[in-house]
Amino acid sequence: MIYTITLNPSIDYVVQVNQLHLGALNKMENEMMFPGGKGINVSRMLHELAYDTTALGFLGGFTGDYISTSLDQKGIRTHFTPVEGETRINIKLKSENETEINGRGPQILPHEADQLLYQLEHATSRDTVIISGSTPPSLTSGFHQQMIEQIVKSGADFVIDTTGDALRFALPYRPLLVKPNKDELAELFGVTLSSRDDIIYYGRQLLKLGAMNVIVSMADEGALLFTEEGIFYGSTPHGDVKNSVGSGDSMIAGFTGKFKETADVMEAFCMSLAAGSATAFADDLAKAGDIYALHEKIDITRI
Ligand SMILES: Nc1ncnc2c1ncn2[C@@H]1O[C@H](COP(=O)(O)OP(=O)(O)OP(=O)(O)O)[C@@H](O)[C@H]1O
Ligand SMILES: O=P(O)(O)OC[C@@]1(O)O[C@H](CO)[C@@H](O)[C@@H]1O
Repeated sequence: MIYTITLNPSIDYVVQVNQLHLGALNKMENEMMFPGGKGINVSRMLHELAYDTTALGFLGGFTGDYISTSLDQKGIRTHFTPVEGETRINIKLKSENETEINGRGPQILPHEADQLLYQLEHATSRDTVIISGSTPPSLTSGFHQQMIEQIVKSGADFVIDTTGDALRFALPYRPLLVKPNKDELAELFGVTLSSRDDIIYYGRQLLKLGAMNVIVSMADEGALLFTEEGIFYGSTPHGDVKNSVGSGDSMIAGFTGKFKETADVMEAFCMSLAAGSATAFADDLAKAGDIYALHEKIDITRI
């Protein structure tokens, strides 16, 4: 089973405005609502690719009800921890460019946090746990450490897609995959990345610090994979970008699902690129057929 943990889920409210006028009345051309949050997107994509998944995390209020109902309707298994606070709504504003306004997320009470930790005691060595996204303000990076220690104790492997201290502290526990984008990599090391060589240098540091595989995603410029066997560049196909929200999550789902199926890291990288780009070219997360079609167009070269 591949579990995902979304500590801070969201309703993604995607709004399209032809031309945005700040300080004036704007009328929407179009609006859409999706159950969101990084781990939830990963579970949605795993399910689309026919991999077994269960979504875990904190949900509360009418917004939380919307998310759990829509995941149920899609046939996605969930085991959320109910919280008193209200799950956030994140605004994704499409205009001349993409603007995101993400909420902070609800207060998580200590007994609610303990309940999620308790669930992790049921993981086994056959499972993989994917921890994705931001942390609600009331939880510290110490909570990540507690989750990871519990996962490692159970023998399951884990993937982590978060930033800052929570990511830094996770590295010595040997995550199967970390996937910062270029900006997150720069922020993690407090540097400016001005060339491909800079990205390669800092990507390698993540391997040295403990990650088993590292993908540095670079939006339409493709991605770099760092493994103990070498460094590889994967291209991205060209297409009409509709909504890149969830591309990174689709990559993580593509990689983890394929890797658990085949134990082949190159196959997994190829599937991650296809899933990431197919999502960028779709309104919502991509459909399996579109991902398989793009899979044929991905080139991977050793650096
Ligand atoms: N404009 C694009 N054209 C083609 N592929 C894209 C584009 N944007 C993203 N992708 C695909 O999605 C992958 C992840 O994109 P990106 O590097 O933006 O990750 P991210 O910042 O984690 O994504 P997000 O936070 O938007 O989900 C890229 O490696 C690429 O395969
Ligand atoms: O605030 P976080 O957890 O970092 O990001 C949340 C979020 O922007 O990430 C997903 C896309 O990756 C969206 O579904 C969601 O709104």
